[in-house]
Amino acid sequence: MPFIADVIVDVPAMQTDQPFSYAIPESLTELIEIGMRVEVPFGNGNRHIQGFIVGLTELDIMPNDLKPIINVLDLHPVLNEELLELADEMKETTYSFKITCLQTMLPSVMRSSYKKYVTLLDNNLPEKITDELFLGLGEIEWDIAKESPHFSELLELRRDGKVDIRYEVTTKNKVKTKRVIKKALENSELLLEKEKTRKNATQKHRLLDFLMEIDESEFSIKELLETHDITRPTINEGHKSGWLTIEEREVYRNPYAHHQFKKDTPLKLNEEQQLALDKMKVSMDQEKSDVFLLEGVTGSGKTEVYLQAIAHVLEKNQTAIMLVPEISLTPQTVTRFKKRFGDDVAVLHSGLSQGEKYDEWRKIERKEARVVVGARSAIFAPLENIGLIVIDEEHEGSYKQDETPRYHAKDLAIWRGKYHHCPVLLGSATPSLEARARAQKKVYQLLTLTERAVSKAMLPQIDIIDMKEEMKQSLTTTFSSTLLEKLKSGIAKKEQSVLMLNRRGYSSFVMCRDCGYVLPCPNCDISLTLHMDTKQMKCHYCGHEERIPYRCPVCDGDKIRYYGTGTQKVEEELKELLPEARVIRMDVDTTRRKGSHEKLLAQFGNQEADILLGTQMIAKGLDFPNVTLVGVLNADTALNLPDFRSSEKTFQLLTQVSGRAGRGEKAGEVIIQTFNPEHYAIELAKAQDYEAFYQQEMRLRHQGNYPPFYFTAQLVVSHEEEHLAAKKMYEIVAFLKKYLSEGAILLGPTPKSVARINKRYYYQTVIKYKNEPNLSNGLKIILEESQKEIRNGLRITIDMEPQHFI
Ligand SMILES: Nc1ncnc2c1ncn2[C@@H]1O[C@H](COP(=O)(O)OP(=O)(O)OP(=O)(O)O)[C@@H](O)[C@H]1O
Ligand SMILES: [Zn+2]
Ligand SMILES: [Zn+2]
Repeated sequence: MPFIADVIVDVPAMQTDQPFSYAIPESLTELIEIGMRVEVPFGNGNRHIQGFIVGLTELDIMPNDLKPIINVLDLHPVLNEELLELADEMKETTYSFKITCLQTMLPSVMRSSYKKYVTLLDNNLPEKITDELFLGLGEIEWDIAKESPHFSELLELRRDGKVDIRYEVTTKNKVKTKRVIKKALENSELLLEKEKTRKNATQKHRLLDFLMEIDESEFSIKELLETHDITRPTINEGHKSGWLTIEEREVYRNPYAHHQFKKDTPLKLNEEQQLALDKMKVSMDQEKSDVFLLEGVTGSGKTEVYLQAIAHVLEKNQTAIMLVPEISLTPQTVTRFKKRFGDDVAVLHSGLSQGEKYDEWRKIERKEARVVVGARSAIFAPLENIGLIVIDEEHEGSYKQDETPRYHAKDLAIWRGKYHHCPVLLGSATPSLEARARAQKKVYQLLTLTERAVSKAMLPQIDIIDMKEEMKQSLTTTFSSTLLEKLKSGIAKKEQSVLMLNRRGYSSFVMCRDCGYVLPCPNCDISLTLHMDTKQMKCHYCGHEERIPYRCPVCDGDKIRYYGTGTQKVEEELKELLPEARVIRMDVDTTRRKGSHEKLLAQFGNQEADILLGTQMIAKGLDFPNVTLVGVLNADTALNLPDFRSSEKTFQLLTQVSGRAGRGEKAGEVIIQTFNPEHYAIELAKAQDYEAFYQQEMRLRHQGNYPPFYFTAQLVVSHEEEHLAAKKMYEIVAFLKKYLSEGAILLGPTPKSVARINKRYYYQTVIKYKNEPNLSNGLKIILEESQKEIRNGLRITIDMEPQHFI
């Protein structure tokens, strides 16, 4: 009986955001399963696109108006039933298209790409077309046609139906293979062959000897060529003569191949750690989908608790996901998991090449790895029988994707936890207010670690330096005299220091000292940032680049100067002030090359430097026992940003980075330089009192009607014409005011803080609400209504619980 398939096609638009039915040709009936990708015709003409099968129905007779599926792109489903359901959940909660959600769940190499061709439909076309352009062929590549001088004629011919465009779906997921040989004859037979072979054919003799030496196992050709002085033609001849077989074998690109991981054993937990683990075990064993919040001071051994909780689910033959923020997915972190669980660990992060990522993904899919360690998107790991999901540094904003689909990995983790009846463990030294408040209300279970795990390690002593005072006495505004002193004595004692330059809300720009002119981006309302390494001015929003000016474009003066401090500049200053210091600089510029991040950290770990100077990327996850001093050069650049989370973010960052000091036997010290020494976020970071910060911040959030007391949603409209963007936003607000309850608070419309980006104007509105059962419907109406204006260049985005307000 015939089958039809429901397919979600790769056309992210509202009209196509539903399954389309396709006939399954008989030749494919046996192959097709739900969750596979297929190639299907779409629209008129020869357009072929990729789609996902989300349903199969058996019919008595095949309706004859259905187009057939052209091709199957997978041998096995790439999305299982659970992940298909999760895509529905994501679509509903993030207001995005189903196809976008489905594609987000797969490694990027598996996303579709298309090749476009132009096909001749009419053979009686002028010769210059058939010969010069088509070279006598029936079809040419679109990219070639586009470059041709006859391109505009081609477009006319298309309008007349004389040529057509054909799309072909290609997938980039390449399986890497190696060729292996195996001997095909017994040793006695090989010996006979050897006797038959001419004496001076040394290569052949060598090959036969080799074959007689090896057993029945496979041997990689590459290795044979490299290590045995046997040439490729010889191997091919041996193959022809029937001495050996050659086969293709799949290999994984293993980014950790050159690492040796010495297996380590679980540490004996201290009382608090044990208590936390025991509570989790109850929930794991009873298959409860509880959410735990592990609030543990820096260095308290949260990671050891994660490791032992994961070990527990592995014992029960289950699997686990461990999420870590991208920037703390350092080799140090990965190593801790590899050491404990060996090859059972797959790692997914952006530092891997696309091919490596794909291979790690396939390892998971084939159940060859039961523990997945990765950044945000690892929440989509195709694991089955999940027993635990851990989210380390739960408060990190990077768990929320800031492009569509704007999902939060924590929400999806909790969804998957419910699906698998397993707990979710959120860990942090500085939980987000949302999570901590839920623990307060007993929605989450709170587990606490109040002391550092290493026996003698105490939380470090923190001192605040008022830079306003410092400026009055000192020449440099980068280093206070106290900080310099401490750096010096650290070097003398052969101890190490970490220096952080806070880049949030901060940039280096050029300004004319005569007229105050700041070089702006021509496309955006923002100043260009100076990049010393490439000697370019760059826009961080649209990517526009230009040369550093030497004269002011306005007053023609030559007093153009750089403002702000980049890590490079700090490094130079440091070298002048402390010539004896060996400094490692870690920022986007020095870590761009693959593996360089790892190398720099290894050097620091090997005591090859006294000072590690870096941006936020050094604040997290590092565990170097010889670090006794941490300096924060500018604690407060983020404090004045118009974002209600700026205090929270500052407190978290200061706590995290302070936590790098004194993790070993030696006591640690922290120096925080700030222009706002009396700000509560700074004072409480000094006191290392998260609970007090939580109470204080909760009061302010309550007064301001902010999360966690209110939910938030942000709507952003953009258009090349400023008045059209503004007009649309005002219409939306007027609609929402009528549609939502009295309790909902609407902020705006306002232009975004960078009102123009890449020649488009942005207007936003923030909705704050407590209980709005109608909101979801209202937002859908807005999206549907806006459809009509998309053709005129309007864009609209909805961001539920946005992480940034600027
Ligand atoms: N039970 C234990 N006994 C001895 N040492 C321990 C124990 N648990 C953890 N440690 C050690 O304490 C140090 C800090 O632990 P860990 O890195 O797990 O803390 P953390 O809470 O994850 O830290 P952070 O949040 O600051 O990154 C590590 O060197 C770890 O090996
Ligand atoms: Zn000027
Ligand atoms: Zn720009």
